[in-house]
Amino acid sequence: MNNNNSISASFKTNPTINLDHIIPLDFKTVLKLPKSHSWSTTTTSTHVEVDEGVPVVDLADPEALTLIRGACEKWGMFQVTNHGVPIKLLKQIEFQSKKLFGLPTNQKLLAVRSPEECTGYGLPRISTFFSKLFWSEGFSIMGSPLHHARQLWPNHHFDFCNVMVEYQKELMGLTERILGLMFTSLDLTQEDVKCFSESKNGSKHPQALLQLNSYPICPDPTRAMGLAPHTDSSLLTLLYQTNISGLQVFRENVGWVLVNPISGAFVVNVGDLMHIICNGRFKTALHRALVNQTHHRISVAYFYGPPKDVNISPSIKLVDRDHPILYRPVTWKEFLDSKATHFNKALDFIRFDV
Ligand SMILES: C=C1C[C@]23C[C@H]1CC[C@H]2[C@@]12CCC[C@@](C)(C(=O)O1)[C@H]2[C@@H]3C(=O)O
Ligand SMILES: O=C(O)CCC(=O)C(=O)O
Ligand SMILES: [Fe+2]
Repeated sequence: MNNNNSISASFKTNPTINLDHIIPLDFKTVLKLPKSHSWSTTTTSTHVEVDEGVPVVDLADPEALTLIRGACEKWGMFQVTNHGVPIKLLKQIEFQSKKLFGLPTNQKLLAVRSPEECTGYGLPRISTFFSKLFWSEGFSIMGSPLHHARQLWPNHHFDFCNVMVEYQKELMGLTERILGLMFTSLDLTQEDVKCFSESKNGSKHPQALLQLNSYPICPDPTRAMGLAPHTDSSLLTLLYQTNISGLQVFRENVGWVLVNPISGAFVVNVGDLMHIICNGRFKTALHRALVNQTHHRISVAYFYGPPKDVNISPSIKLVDRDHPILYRPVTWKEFLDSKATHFNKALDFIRFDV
């Protein structure tokens, strides 16, 4: 399903050549961290303690707009509570994810992602940029996961599929609501933000990817990397990180800051495309995930992006003498292609010299 979209098109253009960067380790069978997964301790060195962490925004708070704007300018990240997504659905997605990652490795490999496809079981795509491998495994979904789910459970995939579809529906609604708040906080209207007003007719649908992440218990967390530092290539990402910590966000002149798990909350990441639309006003959050020795950690990331062929560019309302235009227009497909080549430097390649 859904082959005609920016995300799958970008995987077709940029297939993963080396299968070592798709097929995860059989984590359960290793007692010692292998050399292939052993990072230098300077790259995995732990977080700093800070007085004030990532802001938490109660969506029912009358001050929500101001808090969101402040958080996006300072951190490129905040957490939301009172968001209306039923706790039951969060518990269900956690349960289904654990069920999937708890399968024996040879069975999970029945649903492995093909080199030129974006969905299925395997290592996250950014793995190709690193010589050391991640201590994690993922499962990527767009819309219905039926094709891969029936390979895992020929007769018992219904609950899994229903939860995944229901979750994406809920998260699309919440993401659009939060995007609206973020734009309003900058005095931008629907008309000011083209990618929004064009999105509801015909083929002009927003596109999204659901990523289930699993970080198995690790024999030596001080040398392991769950997911290396990156910014998300989305407009916005909503992350449910369950109750086990591991997510960290980077602050200039401060260092890596732990994002405290809050029961039932979502972490909202400003993605690269949002940073472009805001002409740099909102930061794109540089973040990573570390692992631990006692708990298997699950997280669920929902990456939301614009419809196919929509050009993303800085809103002219945010361009003036003091704020020269920073980026040239790009479609999501062009940007994902650029990320597949230039990774964390992709924004520099569309930036005007100022
Ligand atoms: C819609 C997206 C978002 C992508 C690219 C494209 C499809 C695959 C996504 C992820 C999912 C896992 C983390 C990440 C960092 C990765 O390696 O693959 C994400 C990446 C990005 O945010 O760049
Ligand atoms: O597991 C986490 O907390 C982070 C996941 C993440 O950054 C991603 O999937 O892009
Ligand atoms: Fe991320």
